[in-house]
Amino acid sequence: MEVESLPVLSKQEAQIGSDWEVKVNSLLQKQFGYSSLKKFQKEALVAWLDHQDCLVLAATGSGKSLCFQIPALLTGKVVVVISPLISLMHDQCSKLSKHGVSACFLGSGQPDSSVEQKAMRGMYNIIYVCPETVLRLIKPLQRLAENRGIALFAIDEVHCVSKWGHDFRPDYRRLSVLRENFSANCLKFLKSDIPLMALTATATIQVQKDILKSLCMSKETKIVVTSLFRPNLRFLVKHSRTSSPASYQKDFCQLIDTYVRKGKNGEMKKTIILPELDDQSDSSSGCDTSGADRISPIYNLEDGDIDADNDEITSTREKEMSVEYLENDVDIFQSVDDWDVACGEFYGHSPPEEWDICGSSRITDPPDKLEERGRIMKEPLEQGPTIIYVPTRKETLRIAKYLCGFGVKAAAYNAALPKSHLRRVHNEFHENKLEVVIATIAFGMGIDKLNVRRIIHYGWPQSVEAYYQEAGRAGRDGKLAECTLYANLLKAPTLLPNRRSEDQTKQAYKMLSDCFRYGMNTSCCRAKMLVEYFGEDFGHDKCLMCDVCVNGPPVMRNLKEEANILMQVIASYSVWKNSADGSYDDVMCSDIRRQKFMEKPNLRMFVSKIREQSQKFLATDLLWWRGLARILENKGYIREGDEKIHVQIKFPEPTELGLEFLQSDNEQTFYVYPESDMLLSASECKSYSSFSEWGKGWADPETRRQRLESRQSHKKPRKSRRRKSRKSNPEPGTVRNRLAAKLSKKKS
Ligand SMILES: Nc1ncnc2c1ncn2[C@@H]1O[C@H](COP(=O)(O)OP(=O)(O)OP(=O)(O)O)[C@@H](O)[C@H]1O
Repeated sequence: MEVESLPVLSKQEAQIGSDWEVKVNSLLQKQFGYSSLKKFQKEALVAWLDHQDCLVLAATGSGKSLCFQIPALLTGKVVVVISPLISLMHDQCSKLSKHGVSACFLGSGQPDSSVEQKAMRGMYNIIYVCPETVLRLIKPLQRLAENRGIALFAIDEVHCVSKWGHDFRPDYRRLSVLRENFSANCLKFLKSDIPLMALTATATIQVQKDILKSLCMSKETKIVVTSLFRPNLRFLVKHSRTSSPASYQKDFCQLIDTYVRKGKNGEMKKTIILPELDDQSDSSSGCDTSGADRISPIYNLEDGDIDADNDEITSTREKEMSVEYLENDVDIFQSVDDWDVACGEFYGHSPPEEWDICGSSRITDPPDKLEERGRIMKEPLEQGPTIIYVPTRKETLRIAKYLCGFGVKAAAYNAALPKSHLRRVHNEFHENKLEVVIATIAFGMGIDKLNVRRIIHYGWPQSVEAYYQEAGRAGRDGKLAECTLYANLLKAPTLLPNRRSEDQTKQAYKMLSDCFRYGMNTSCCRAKMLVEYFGEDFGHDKCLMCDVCVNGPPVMRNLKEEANILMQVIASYSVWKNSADGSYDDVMCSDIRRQKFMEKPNLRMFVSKIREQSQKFLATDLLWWRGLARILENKGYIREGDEKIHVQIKFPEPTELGLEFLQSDNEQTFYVYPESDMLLSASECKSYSSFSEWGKGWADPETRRQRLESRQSHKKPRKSRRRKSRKSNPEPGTVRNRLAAKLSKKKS
């Protein structure tokens, strides 16, 4: 079919003059019902009008999509948007059609579909396409550029380009072909290169540089940065073992209350007596299953899976850690075809004559004035929907079953579930038929649902980037929303299995370590920590809403004596290591067992040494000293002595600064805020749920003494554990080694 004979939209070589803003505002009001552009949207459009490449870094839910949608409407040319997931492309197309804009999406399947052919003839204003497909369509796109014209290539969720980011997709990296193939040099009919617009909400400085370089964006690329601060999000961190029904009972009772006991108007709907669940028991054993008939049918779709899962729940912890479990039970990232549809088209319905100005579909620029934030803080947290993120697929099913057992309308979402089920969960969530979705990272990017009130991370996320991206699904309507991280603060998190190069492994550990530090923090405003992680100057001291701001940091303690003794032990080892005669016997090597560690003693050994040396510290535990080591590391007094990166410092070495500290006057104080593991170590016998409570306990020397004494008397005798030298040959029996063997077998 000839291009001319197609019902393509008229090619308006729009005369975009100085009155472009007037035109855009009228388009905005007519098509979208918005009163004006946001500042960053305007900046991005100005760059595009100047034929400049542009990198847009703006908060989740701030309205980045409009930056690339407007050029299509303003020029009548096509905008090609590269996007990582079918679900995300589908949602955007569906929304655009309501605004009178025609759009289609092309996944990686069905290369000869009619939608693709129509797209290449210019029948849609906007083409959403996955990276794999755009690479295949270079020639047809060049023809499209010549006929109808391409206004812009937008690369959405562009952090996927970077190996240093949290969601690396190798095909995104190949998108540099766009610059090569759509430049004025290559296509003689072009007056200037077709601009690239790259957009993300989560890119550190390192990732930003990598994006510019790997996409071959021009040297004059305009970087549009807005604050990543989301003033209506309240961030909290709570300690939980997160692995057992007993934790569910403790952690989810309030959530169950929200949906089941209190109706929309706050009246009690039914009284639920939470069953006493044994820590080791099967999660199904104690559930009130009387609500089973109210379980969303969507969940029952997975009957087979659930039964299979029940069997698995009873399996031992050891079995859970098998290689198969590790490889098959996590979603590293969602493949582009996350739904059971490969492509789709949406024709624009005419937008309503009058937009409902008070409608729920409008958000405003985030308030940065203190009074406005004060107003949000005082708002009650509305019922709204919740997303619970968990690390493993099994946990999505387990927690969904648990919540459904209490009558909550909950469903699981993970990449191993049938794609038809995923599409249904997605749709029902958007239609407010589901109250809670329990998901792996597969349910993340592009969930643009305005009224999500709670994001719960149940287990450590793999990075601060992933955490902030997922937390950003909350409160897109600007109203108060809560983002709670439940994590086991007693244990450093581990990397989920994935194939990584050596460099990527290092980077992955670094990101995990940063995330761990976020959880351990007790003194810095959480929102400040999060936005500063991305290189932004927060500009405020506090968000006034997170748990640290509300509860206040714990009481500062003078840990000069403790810091001194730890630094001394570390430094004496270092002196011995660097000395020629190797006489270190007064420090560490008093028996044969220890000699095994002489090559490189770790923090654990240093702590044992301190306990042996000093009666005063006999009752202290490694957890507490780990916290202190982290503080010393943050201050630059010690550094990791291993070539590998560890989530928590493992083989500490003193720095110059640390040695100076050791020489400092003993009278000098060393006041610090205890980190959460230190507080937790001091309150292990009592269950605390917030840092403020731990803080109170720790601050009082008498309470601390009592706790330590009681800890001593409750302490079970240590099981003698045989430790293997790090240098010893890999033993195939360990999970790590079996996994390594399996991965290397697959590679070869
Ligand atoms: N100028 C504007 N005025 C009012 N509302 C707007 C404006 N621009 C966008 N919005 C609204 O903001 C919401 C979020 O938009 P969008 O999905 O583009 O966010 P995003 O920045 O891409 O988020 P994410 O990074 O999380 O995907 C949408 O519901 C959109 O309608």
